Amino acid sequence: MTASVFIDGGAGTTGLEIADRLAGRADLQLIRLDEARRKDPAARREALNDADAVILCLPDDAAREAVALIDNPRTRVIDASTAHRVADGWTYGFPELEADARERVAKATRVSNPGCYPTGFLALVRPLVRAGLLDPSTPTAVNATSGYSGGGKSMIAAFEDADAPDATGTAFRLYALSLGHKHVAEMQGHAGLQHPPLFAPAVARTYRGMIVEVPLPIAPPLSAIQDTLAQSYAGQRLVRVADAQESAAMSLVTLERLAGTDGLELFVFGNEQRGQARLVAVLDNLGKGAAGAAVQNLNLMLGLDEPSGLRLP
Ligand SMILES: NC(=O)C1=CN([C@@H]2O[C@H](COP(=O)(O)OP(=O)(O)OC[C@H]3O[C@@H](n4cnc5c(N)ncnc54)[C@H](OP(=O)(O)O)[C@@H]3O)[C@@H](O)[C@H]2O)C=CC1
Ligand SMILES: CC(=O)N[C@@H](CCC(=O)OP(=O)(O)O)C(=O)O
Repeated sequence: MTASVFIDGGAGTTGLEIADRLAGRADLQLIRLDEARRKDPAARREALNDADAVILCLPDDAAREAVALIDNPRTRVIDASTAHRVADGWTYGFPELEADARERVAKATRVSNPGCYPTGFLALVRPLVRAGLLDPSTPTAVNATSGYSGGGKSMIAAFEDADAPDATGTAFRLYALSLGHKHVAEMQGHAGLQHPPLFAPAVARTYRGMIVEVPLPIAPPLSAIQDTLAQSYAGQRLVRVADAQESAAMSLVTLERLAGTDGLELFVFGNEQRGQARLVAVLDNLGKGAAGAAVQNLNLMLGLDEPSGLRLP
């Protein structure tokens, strides 16, 4: 039996990435709206209610509107926006994060896809909080850099089109300087921290790719961090924890390392004598940070082979 899937916002950056991953799958049938109707509320209402599963690749307000347009109990929803990531009644769609997460996603009717930066941060920090290696009261900081596709069509235009209204020639820039970034609540909430992390994101002149770093000026023993992360993700196909030897042999981490894949790699760097660590996550903002995660969640919700259509690293 084939399941029908509608991508609302399918002409956007994330929507197109998802459609690429679903193309050619015999177990799914894609419902499409043509260019003239893709923003028409009546056409969207019909498609949203006809589909077995919908993936929302929309700005937050349009995602909330799409959910309100669904008036049947059957259609299941994956929301790639920030709108429902800490909302009651929604299941957080990060199958590797908690022992029961995969099963909860599989049963859920409303799944929020994690943010790209929170995917890296939570993968590093949540297991340490759960294991008691980081006290929930620990102040945390996150330094992160994204490829410019992270800002969707408008940021892609700003970096690629000299005539775009906010065109830029920069190689690298910091943003979210007033510390009000939309991902902070999600990072704090799903990590189980008492204080909001200080989030310092940046964007670089490369299309896709992401590094998320959590520096720990006073760190638990590196071997305990390493073992906890390795145990947390043992057997996962998309998440890989580099072993201590591999990390010790590395002198660089590049932004493009996992670009074009749906994988997530975690590294524990540091200096045991100083008692300091740099925890680093590498992913593709459009892969495990968005479209890859959405397809993984879709497969789980429909009871299909979990990595089907995914770009394994
Ligand atoms: N880019 C990334 O790396 C990531 C993005 N996300 C999230 O995914 C969502 C989509 O982001 P992204 O793909 O980057 O953004 P884009 O701007 O590239 O795409 C958004 C799409 O939504 C369409 N749209 C806007 N309003 C409506 C509406 N009312 N009805 C139907 N379609 C509408 C836009 O139309 P039009 O083409 O006419 O502008 C556009 O095609 C966002 O919530 C974002 O936060 C999540 C993780 C990572
Ligand atoms: C480079 C860049 O601007 N990135 C975006 C985050 C990507 C995004 O909007 O995605 P989420 O759905 O994960 O929130 C930002 O910081 O707002």
